[in-house]
Amino acid sequence: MVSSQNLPTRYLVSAPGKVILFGEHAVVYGTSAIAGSVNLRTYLLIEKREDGMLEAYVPDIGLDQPVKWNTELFPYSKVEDDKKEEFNEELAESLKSLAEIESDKPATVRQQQSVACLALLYLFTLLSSRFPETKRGLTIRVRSALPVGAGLGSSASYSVCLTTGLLLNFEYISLTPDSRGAELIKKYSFLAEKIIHGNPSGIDNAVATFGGAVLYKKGSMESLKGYHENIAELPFRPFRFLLTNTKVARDTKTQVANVRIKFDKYPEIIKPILDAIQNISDHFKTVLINEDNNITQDTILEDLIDLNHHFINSLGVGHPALDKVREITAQFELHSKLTGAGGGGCALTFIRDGIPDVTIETVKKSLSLQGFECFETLVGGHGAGALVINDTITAQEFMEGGLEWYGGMDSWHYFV
Ligand SMILES: Nc1ncnc2c1ncn2[C@@H]1O[C@H](COP(=O)(O)OP(=O)(O)OP(=O)(O)O)[C@@H](O)[C@H]1O
Ligand SMILES: C[C@@](O)(CCO)CC(=O)[O-]
Ligand SMILES: [Mg+2]
Repeated sequence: MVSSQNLPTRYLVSAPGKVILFGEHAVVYGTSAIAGSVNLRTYLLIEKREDGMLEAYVPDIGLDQPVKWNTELFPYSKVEDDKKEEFNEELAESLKSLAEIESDKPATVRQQQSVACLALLYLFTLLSSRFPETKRGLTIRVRSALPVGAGLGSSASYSVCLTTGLLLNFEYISLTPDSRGAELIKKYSFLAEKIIHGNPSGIDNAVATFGGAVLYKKGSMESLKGYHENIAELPFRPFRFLLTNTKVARDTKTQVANVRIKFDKYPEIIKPILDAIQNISDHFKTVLINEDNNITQDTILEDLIDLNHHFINSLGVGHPALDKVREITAQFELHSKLTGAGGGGCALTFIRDGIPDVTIETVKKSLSLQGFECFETLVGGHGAGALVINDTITAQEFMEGGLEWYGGMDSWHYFV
């Protein structure tokens, strides 16, 4: 038996998904949005290998078999050491053919898989370029509890896991308490989000890295705190939300691009809508800080949810399935809005204080009769975390072990 001391370090990494309360899409144009982490996470196991190959297991996007690359083939000469934190279009372009997945799956599925592989290859080449060939071999395994492409930041959660795992493996960061780690994870995971989204605002990967609840504006982020291990850290109290996955597939890149077309065509009409959405985020923050009556806060939150939903619908990112969620929840005097990129995906329903559990159960039943999937969520938990795992868990156990189990392990190091 090999002693764990002789084994290279293996890291288990994890990052949450996110929910946007207010300001999706508008945030791409520089306005503020409010978002928080959700208690559904992605997990990544990263281990070194000696044959110089990079192997990835990513079953949650329908890749039944692992994908494997010879790391000698990557274009390290395209990496510019002093510009690593900027997006390198040429590097991404030159990795595209290597990332291409060929299978008999539909083209849209292969596209999603290829883009996930491209994000991995991009970060890998960028972060391993200064290491000798013999040190580059790696196996990564990814499992996620997040629905993919449903507005809950699965891409950001995946990007943050990849980034954290690679930064740890190539020793850019360590599991010691310092704020540099989180900043680096946020910066590099943004590059992976650029590959997946095209033009991300950065809100999703910021939340997946930092956790909690935030007021985010391109280039700046203000913590509204959150609560960890159920201990409330005001002002962001533990609001309850119901998330409904309409299961209508869409991808964020297309939704963001469609809003851009509208904006370019009718700037004088769209701009005031974006300004109004900015005011919603600002108003929420003011109420959160200044209004200590929970009932008043809840009523205003409901108004803002309705307003935000209608504004965002007018940008063309609604869907009849999302309207259905609003219609059903309204029968119980609950307020819902689309969350994330829209066009399908998830709706967010606010459960104000005092709503009886039996009502929530009835709402859930009505929604599931439509073929939707509902789950309650806590908003504002931990961001990216990691731990050294050595021989305490086998790769097979990781792939099959049940996702809650990872969440239950102690000694996680969080970067914030
Ligand atoms: N578990 C995962 N493993 C590998 N790749 C993933 C995983 N989850 C998401 N991805 C990548 O992210 C893509 C989905 O990203 P997309 O931004 O369209 O949706 P989302 O992040 O779930 O929603 P939103 O951005 O609106 O919050 C997938 O097609 C895939 O490329
Ligand atoms: C639609 C959008 O605002 C949120 C996606 O979760 C896009 C972005 O901010 O990158
Ligand atoms: Mg995304």
